[in-house]
Amino acid sequence: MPNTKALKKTDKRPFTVIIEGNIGSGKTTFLNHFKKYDNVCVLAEPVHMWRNCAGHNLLGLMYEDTSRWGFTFQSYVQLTMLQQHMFKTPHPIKLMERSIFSARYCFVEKMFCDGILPAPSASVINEWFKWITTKACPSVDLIVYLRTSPEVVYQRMLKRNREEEKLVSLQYLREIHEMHENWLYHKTMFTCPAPVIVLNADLDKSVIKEEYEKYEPHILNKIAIGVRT
Ligand SMILES: Nc1ncnc2c1ncn2[C@@H]1O[C@H](COP(=O)(O)OP(=O)(O)OP(=O)(O)O)[C@@H](O)[C@H]1O
Ligand SMILES: Nc1nc(=O)c2ncn([C@H]3C[C@H](O)[C@@H](CO)O3)c2[nH]1
Repeated sequence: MPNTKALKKTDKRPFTVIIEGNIGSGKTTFLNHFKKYDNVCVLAEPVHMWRNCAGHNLLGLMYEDTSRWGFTFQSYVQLTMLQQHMFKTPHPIKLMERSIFSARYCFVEKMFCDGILPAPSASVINEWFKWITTKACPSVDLIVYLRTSPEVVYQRMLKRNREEEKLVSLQYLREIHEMHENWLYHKTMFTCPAPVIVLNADLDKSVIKEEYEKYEPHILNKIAIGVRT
């Protein structure tokens, strides 16, 4: 007879929160705020994997020539985000920087709409996405949308000065912003896999801690959505 007690323990999925937002919106900074809680598993975006896939910098290749490398990059993003979604943790709370959903609904969708990702390539990514999200991907419980202005994140991105992002324009950030707005704020495109909390992430570092703390009870699963503390 299997030890059902152990099975029950491992079967319990953590309360899973995905942190979404434009480039430079402060997702990493937000996640760092929650590292002080020892019952929280924090998963940063696997950028290091995208920069070194068997020695290839897929992130750099994608920005240099999106038509040539867009499909390759998005395929790997989808795999690495699936790995993050399936990552098992004993902690009751799991915070993830971005998700398989924003990869598909914001970035892949934009590449396809811009005619950069050909329809056959977009279809293959989408077939994987549909199978993964119905058969393999554990569900998420809450989305935190770090809502920013493109002009604000553009300055932050320049200041952070990531090599591969030297080719990223303010116009691109405006378009990626609109993809996030349509998905998470206006909710006119695609479905949201969980309730959305919107934070004003334009606030400067010196004061944004209060904005984080306003929603800590929701993010730490101490209070249900729709209840303001
Ligand atoms: N509220 C803020 N006020 C001012 N600067 C900020 C704020 N939040 C983050 N920054 C700065 O902006 C840059 C980007 O922040 P961060 O890396 O947290 O964003 P991100 O959303 O994780 O970015 P990416 O999606 O590109 O990984 C960093 O240099 C960070 O110090
Ligand atoms: N094209 C594309 N598709 C994605 O799914 C995706 N996810 C993140 N990024 C880019 C944004 C930052 O430069 C950098 C770190 O977030 O990686 C992506 N770019």
